[in-house]
Amino acid sequence: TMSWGYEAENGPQTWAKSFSIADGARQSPINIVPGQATHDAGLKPLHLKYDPATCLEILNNGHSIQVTFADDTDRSTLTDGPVSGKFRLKQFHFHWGASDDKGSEHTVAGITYPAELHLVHWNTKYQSFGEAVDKPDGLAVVGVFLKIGGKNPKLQKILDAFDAIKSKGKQTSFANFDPSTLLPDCLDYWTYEGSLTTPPLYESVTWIVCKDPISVSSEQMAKFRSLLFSAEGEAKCCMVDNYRPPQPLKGRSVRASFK
Ligand SMILES: COc1ccc(CNS(=O)(=O)c2ccc(S(N)(=O)=O)s2)cc1
Ligand SMILES: [Zn+2]
Repeated sequence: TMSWGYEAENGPQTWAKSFSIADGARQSPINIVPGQATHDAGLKPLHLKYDPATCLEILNNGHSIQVTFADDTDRSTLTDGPVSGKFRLKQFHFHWGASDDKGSEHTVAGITYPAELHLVHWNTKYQSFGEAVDKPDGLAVVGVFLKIGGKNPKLQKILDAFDAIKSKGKQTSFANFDPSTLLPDCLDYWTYEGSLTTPPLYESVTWIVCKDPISVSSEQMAKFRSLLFSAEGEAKCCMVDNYRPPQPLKGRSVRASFK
C-alpha cells in the first residue's frame, strides 16, 4: 500500500482518502489573520525549560528531519502560555519549500515563510506520548517561522549533521543541543486549537505560533533541500515542499498573547 507523502500521488490533497479527519473541524495549519486575532490578557507568557542533556539523536524519517529527546523526566518542559499543566518535549522538526517563496505551514495574512520549526510537547496528565497523541488536550506544538536573512549560527550544528542522515531511515547520535537557542528573542504568540499537520492528522494539538521569526540564510536553506525523501538505493527524491497548506478555520478563534 502507498504511504503518505508530499508528492502529487500521495500528498496533502490525497490524505483524506486514508485519514478522513483531514476534513475535520480543527485541522492545521491555518492562515493566521492578525487583525482577526483576539488579544487575551489572560494568556500567560510561554515558559520553556529545556535541558540539552535530554537531546538524543537526529533522524531522517522520510518526511522531515527530527531531533528526538528523552521524555522520561520533566527536564525539558513547556508550562504556562495557553496550556494548563506540564508538557514534555518529545521532538522538533522542520517543514520547508523547494524555493525561498514557500515552505511554512502556517501563513500570516497570506504570507509564507521559507521554513517552519515545530517543537512537539505532550501533556503529562497522560502516561506517555503514545497515550497523549490522539487526545484533544494531548499535545502542544510551538511553531517558529524561519525568514531569509543572515546565517543563523544556532542552526549550523543541525545542518552539519545532515550529511550523516541524507536519506530516509538514517539516524545519528545528536547530543547536548539546546532547542531554546532556536527561539526568537520575543515569545509573543498566537494560539488556537488544531491538529497534527501530517497523518494521522489527530485533532490533539494546542498550537502556539510565535509572532517573530528566526533567521536562516539562503545557503542554509539549500542544505535542507539537499536531504532526500528517498532511502539509500532508491531513486533520489529531494526532500522539499514537505508542508501541508492552510486548512479551513471552521469557526475557530485565534488568540494573541500580545496587543
Ligand atoms: C501512535 O503513535 C504515533 C502517532 C502519531 C505520530 C506522529 N508523530 S508526531 O505526533 O510527533 C507529529 C506529527 C506531525 C506533527 S506537526 N507537524 O503537527 O508538528 S507532530 C507518531 C506516533
Ligand atoms: Zn510539523
